Amino acid sequence: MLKVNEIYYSIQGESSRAGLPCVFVRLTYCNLRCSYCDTEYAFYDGIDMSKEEILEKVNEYGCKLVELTGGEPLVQKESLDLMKSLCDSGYEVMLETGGSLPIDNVDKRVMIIMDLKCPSSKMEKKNRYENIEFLKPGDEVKFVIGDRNDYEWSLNKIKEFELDKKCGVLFSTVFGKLEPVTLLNWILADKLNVRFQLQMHKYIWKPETKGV
Ligand SMILES: C[S@@+](CC[C@H](N)C(=O)[O-])C[C@H]1O[C@@H](n2cnc3c(N)ncnc32)[C@H](O)[C@@H]1O
Ligand SMILES: Nc1nc2[nH]cc(C(=O)O)c2c(=O)[nH]1
Ligand code: SF4
Ligand SMILES: [Mg+2]
Repeated sequence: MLKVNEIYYSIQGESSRAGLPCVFVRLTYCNLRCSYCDTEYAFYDGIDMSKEEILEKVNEYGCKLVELTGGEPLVQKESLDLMKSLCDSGYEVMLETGGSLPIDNVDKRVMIIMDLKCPSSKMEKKNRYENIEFLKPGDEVKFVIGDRNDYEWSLNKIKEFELDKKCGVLFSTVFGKLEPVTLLNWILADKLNVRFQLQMHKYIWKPETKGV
């Protein structure tokens, strides 16, 4: 059984797949407490569902792209088997993870989007840098940037781990904290080869809307 906070169909608002229709499976619980977290409602609330029930619900939407998110989806060990089954059923599976828990057992067919938590999240110490060696070329490492210090920290991590040679690199703002244009100007000034991204759904719906 897995504790599931919500399952819904919307557009992918983040990552290089932004704009594509996608089914979201949001699992309950998180081992982190990021200063800016927009999904605190998934820390405890949810209903128990079997893997089969989740697969059936996902199937109802008739959409081949599925994202596992949370909370932190890797807190529940059964998420590994769920991802495998989704891949076996022919879905293109994305995993959104905070980067504090091991990813080496995630099915290799899954596209992993892994945050490296910046200093202003207050969760920097939780980053599991051993994960980096398991990132594949199609995966993405993501920095959610709240201020100039976060930005410079992110540049250092890219250099230190040669992240841009290993996988995609995403730079996003902490919504409501750093102006998108400010981050964008820094990226352009430094001629960075990173993908700037915003949480598209927060500009389409009211930012606090759930289930989108
Ligand atoms: C809610 S988390 C769930 C998955 C996982 N716990 C993680 O942190 O990656 C999904 C994504 O939303 C980002 N996020 C959460 N709150 C945000 C905010 N206020 N502004 C921008 N991105 C935010 C996280 O950094 C993460 O990349
Ligand atoms: N539309 C939409 N796209 C998303 N991509 C990643 C999300 C997440 O919360 O992990 C998310 C989300 O909450 N909504
Ligand atoms: S790891 Fe993800 S879900 Fe957990 S507190 Fe941070 S942003 Fe929120
Ligand atoms: Mg979200």
